[in-house]
Amino acid sequence: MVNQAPIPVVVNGAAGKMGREVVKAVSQASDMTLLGAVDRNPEYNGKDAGEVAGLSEPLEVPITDQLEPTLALATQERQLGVMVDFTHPSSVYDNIRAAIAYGIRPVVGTTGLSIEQIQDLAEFADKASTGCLLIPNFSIGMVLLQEAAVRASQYFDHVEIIELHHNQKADAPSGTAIQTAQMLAEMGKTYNPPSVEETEKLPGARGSVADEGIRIHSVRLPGLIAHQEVIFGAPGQIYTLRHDTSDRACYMPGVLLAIRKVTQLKSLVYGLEKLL
Ligand SMILES: NC(=O)C1=CN([C@@H]2O[C@H](COP(=O)(O)OP(=O)(O)OC[C@H]3O[C@@H](n4cnc5c(N)ncnc54)[C@H](OP(=O)(O)O)[C@@H]3O)[C@@H](O)[C@H]2O)C=CC1
Ligand SMILES: O=C(O)C1=N[C@H](C(=O)O)C[C@H](O)C1
Repeated sequence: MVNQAPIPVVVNGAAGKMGREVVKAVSQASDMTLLGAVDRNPEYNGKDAGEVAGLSEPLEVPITDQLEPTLALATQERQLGVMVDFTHPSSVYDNIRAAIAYGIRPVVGTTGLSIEQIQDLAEFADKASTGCLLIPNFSIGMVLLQEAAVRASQYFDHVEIIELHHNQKADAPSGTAIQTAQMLAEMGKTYNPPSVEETEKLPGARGSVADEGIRIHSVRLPGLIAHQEVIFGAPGQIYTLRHDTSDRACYMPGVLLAIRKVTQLKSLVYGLEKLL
């Protein structure tokens, strides 16, 4: 049997809340090797990625703020590499383009990409025949919630989404809420037909209106991690679906699955549910 070389992985945003978890998970996966760790935060420049992630032993991978040289390094490996990105909505588009240009497959958790940017990235990945995964939520619980919501939408015409996150989150609504609304909108109906003429006494009181009349409300508070409710209403009944995260480790099985799967793809795929 031929020994498969471990998948070389570059973690971008390695010093962040998610990046640290990914550094731990990748370094503990026997079929992966942490090849590079990138983060723009100057506080961590030159520090060992493993120590920053809280591992007891150093990984001998210093954090650098130079993405492109790190991607170039990954191209020199026996097996082509993967870049996992948990950075910021303002930089994720350029990071993905850079990775694809180097032939490195992006696995992206960073949210905040516009529909136009996603379409453009899909074309770019297609032309380069490079796998690219955009995953708004890596937790299995959220995939199950979304499945249940799609099923419920066959029977309910009224639905609102509430997403609740820690107050360090840069984008609103969350990528997960946007994806959930898209899935419900794809069911081919318009939700929330008005029953009275409404006046918002304070702008935004009724939340934002996503596709097909679905409303999304965003809550930001210290003490929260990531939570989402999808609430369906009909005369005489309320059906509530809720997902809560209490530890970012919940995303890691999904991240590792995505790293393995992206090496077999030649185009862009959006959503963890497509990998299961
Ligand atoms: N798909 C999913 O399942 C999940 C997605 N997310 C998403 O992941 C993203 C990151 O979240 P989180 O880890 O909580 O955020 P953090 O702010 O904790 O971490 C982001 C890290 O990336 C760094 N960074 C920002 N921009 C760049 C850049 N251009 N190049 C290199 N490093 C950069 C930040 O540095 P600095 O501190 O200097 O800004 C920080 O160290 C968010 O978009 C969030 O919504 C989060 C959880 C789950
Ligand atoms: O910023 C976060 O924390 C999260 N972001 C993702 C999103 O915007 O949906 C996924 C999860 O909700 C955590």
